[in-house]
Amino acid sequence: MQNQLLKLRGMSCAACASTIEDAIRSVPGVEACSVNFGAEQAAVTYDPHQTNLTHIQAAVDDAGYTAQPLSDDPLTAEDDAERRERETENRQLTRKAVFSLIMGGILVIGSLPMMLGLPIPFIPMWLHNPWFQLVLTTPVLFWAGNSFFINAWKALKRHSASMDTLVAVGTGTAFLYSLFPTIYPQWFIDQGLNPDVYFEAAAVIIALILLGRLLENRAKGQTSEAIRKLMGLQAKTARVIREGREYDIPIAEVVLGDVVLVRPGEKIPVDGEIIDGASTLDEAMVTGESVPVQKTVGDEVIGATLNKTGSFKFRATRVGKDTFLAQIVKLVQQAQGSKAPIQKLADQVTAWFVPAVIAIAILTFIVWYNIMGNVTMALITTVGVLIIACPCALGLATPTSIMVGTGKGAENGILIKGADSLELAHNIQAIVLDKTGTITQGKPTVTDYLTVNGTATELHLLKLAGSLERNSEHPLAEAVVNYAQAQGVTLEDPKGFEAVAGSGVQGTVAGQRVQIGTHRWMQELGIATDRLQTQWDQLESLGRTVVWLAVDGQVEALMAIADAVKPSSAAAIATLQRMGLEVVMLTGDNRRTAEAIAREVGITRVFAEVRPDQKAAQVENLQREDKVVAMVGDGINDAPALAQADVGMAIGTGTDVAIAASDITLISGDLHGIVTAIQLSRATMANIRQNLFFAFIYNVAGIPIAAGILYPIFGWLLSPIIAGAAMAFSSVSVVTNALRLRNFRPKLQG
Ligand SMILES: Nc1ncnc2c1ncn2[C@@H]1O[C@H](COP(=O)(O)OP(=O)(O)OP(=O)(O)O)[C@@H](O)[C@H]1O
Ligand SMILES: [Cu+]
Ligand SMILES: [Mg+2]
Repeated sequence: MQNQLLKLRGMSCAACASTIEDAIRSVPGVEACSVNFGAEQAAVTYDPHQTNLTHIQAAVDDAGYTAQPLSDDPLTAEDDAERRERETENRQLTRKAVFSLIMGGILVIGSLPMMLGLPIPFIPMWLHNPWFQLVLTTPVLFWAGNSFFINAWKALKRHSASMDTLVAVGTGTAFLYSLFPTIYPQWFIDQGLNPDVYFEAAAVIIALILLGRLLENRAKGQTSEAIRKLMGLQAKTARVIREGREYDIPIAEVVLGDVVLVRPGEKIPVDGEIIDGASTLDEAMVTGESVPVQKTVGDEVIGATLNKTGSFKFRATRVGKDTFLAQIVKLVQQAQGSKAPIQKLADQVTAWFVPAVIAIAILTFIVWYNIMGNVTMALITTVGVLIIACPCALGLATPTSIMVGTGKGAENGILIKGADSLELAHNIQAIVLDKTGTITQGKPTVTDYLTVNGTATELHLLKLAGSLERNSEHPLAEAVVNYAQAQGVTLEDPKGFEAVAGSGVQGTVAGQRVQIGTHRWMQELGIATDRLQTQWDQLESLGRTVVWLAVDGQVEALMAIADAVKPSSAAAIATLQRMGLEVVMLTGDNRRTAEAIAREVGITRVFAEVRPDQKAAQVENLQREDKVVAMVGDGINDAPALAQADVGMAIGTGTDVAIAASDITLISGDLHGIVTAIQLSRATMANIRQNLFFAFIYNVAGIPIAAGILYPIFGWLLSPIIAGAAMAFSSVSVVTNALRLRNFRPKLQG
């Protein structure tokens, strides 16, 4: 299966989005497709053996739109040609909108005397001449508004209808109807009717919708501001050292392995590892972590972050589309193009909306014509219904908020993989936190080393332990190896190494059978542990993790390993609890140690001694308590639990496996990121609900009023012009409201 993002052109409303979705889905070999109207993107999953991009593009073409694959390297995705094209489009739209607003204005002034039924001085009568009005209106409809007619025609050929259909039918009806009194006024007079024309209504509706679209485009441009900001973070050039000489080159030319020189105050051009020098770096722009970090030889540096104090050289380890920044941009792009579940509802509504509206419009005409016997009124109401019913705002309601929301997340160091996780996160009720590496720093060190038989064999035992642990990738193993090496022990390669998940490791070193692991495991192996019992009790209640060393079936020593709690953990957990969430700790470590750490950070519910393969089951148990569960973890053993949880959040400093299995990545290790993610989700959902309200209210309230339901009671009739204004501004109000999300600031005190 292959995933591909496509940039779409030619969409005018959410109905277009579902047309394109259907078109792409009907291509054999396409597994899934989701079109985002706000982002003008399609996310397609297809089987490359059965179909290819050309087929998919052809299907989009046939439907009357165009699709271009989004470049693989997100940092160059929008090239100059595309930007120029968009600018030309915008200029053209501005010209058309301004032209039709001027014409519409003249037409309205001209028809004021007639509308008000009294002559107004200074308004010459020839302005009201139907032939003159016809001359002004024609270019507005068929030049400025031509896209409505073209798109309506395309839709008709596909036997479908879109927002353009409504506009085209509405304004076209007003225009055609007005032609008759213009050409044969006498016929109307003979029938005892006024030869009224409605050219101004047609022109003003087009003008207002174009104006609305112009404002909407402006605002929509700002919803992707976050991506532009991220891309703008990138440095332009890099100073590399090749064959002993320094060259300033564009960063696109930096290759893997290049040695890059960075001076104080400069941006890091690409990702890499420091090979010489040290400095303090400000990584806030990428990780959201505001405290500058010290880095020295061997440490990783991230492209686009800022070097503050020292000079250093680093070797480029990731360039171009592989850099951390490029990955972030790509993720955000994908998330912005994805569809929130709540949008599906809006889509379903839109799908049957247009046909339903046309039916209501026809009904309105029939009722008015038959009951009131008045063609003019029947016409006004019908056009009004067609125009106000346009569901364009409905299609914008969720995507615009999602775009701003995910972008805002990235700015705060929170990467959201899809709109669905952003939506789900707002009802999280329980949060499961992994202990090691999530609540704690994940950099364990050996604090105590106690042997059964005193100091004589101390170093020999340490050699056995260190040699065995050298083959394990467990964080605890690293602590043991570091400790052994710090004592000057030389390590060997173990034989028959085996890791027992959740228990420990075993193997043969220097001909001796060595086992290191938990107390429980020692008991399972039938190895007596009573010699170090009291020390063990004491160390574990201090929150240290105790591992036992057995040689040839005899306990010889134990090591206490401490992993400091992250300075921000307690405060973040307190905030989560204040927000009404249940916070639970999940760990493979023993109960006493886990509870000591839990006390330190204020957690009361602890799942300890959970084997790696049971972590997901524990999350499932919580879900069975009817809770929406988020899991936060960093390790490989957390991946199944992250996938099981309703929302999986990976710590960005953790393993790639965990990040891949999660829905949200907290780039910095700080648990406050969870608070921010939930607050952002809540803010985004509130924003979406307001948007849906704005979008629906225009349609739901507007249609009956336009149909003349209030006429028998109050004598109110909605002028088609007002209908046009209402529909144009419903979109504008929705997008403007979505932009308010840009003011989102995390409140870390809850
Ligand atoms: N390589 C190892 N060396 C020593 N002890 C180990 C090793 N691997 C596992 N253990 C023991 O098994 C226990 C459980 O390990 P597991 O990986 O399931 O959880 P953890 O990493 O301690 O905690 P968390 O679930 O919070 O990440 C450890 O606490 C440790 O006592
Ligand atoms: Cu519309
Ligand atoms: Mg772990």
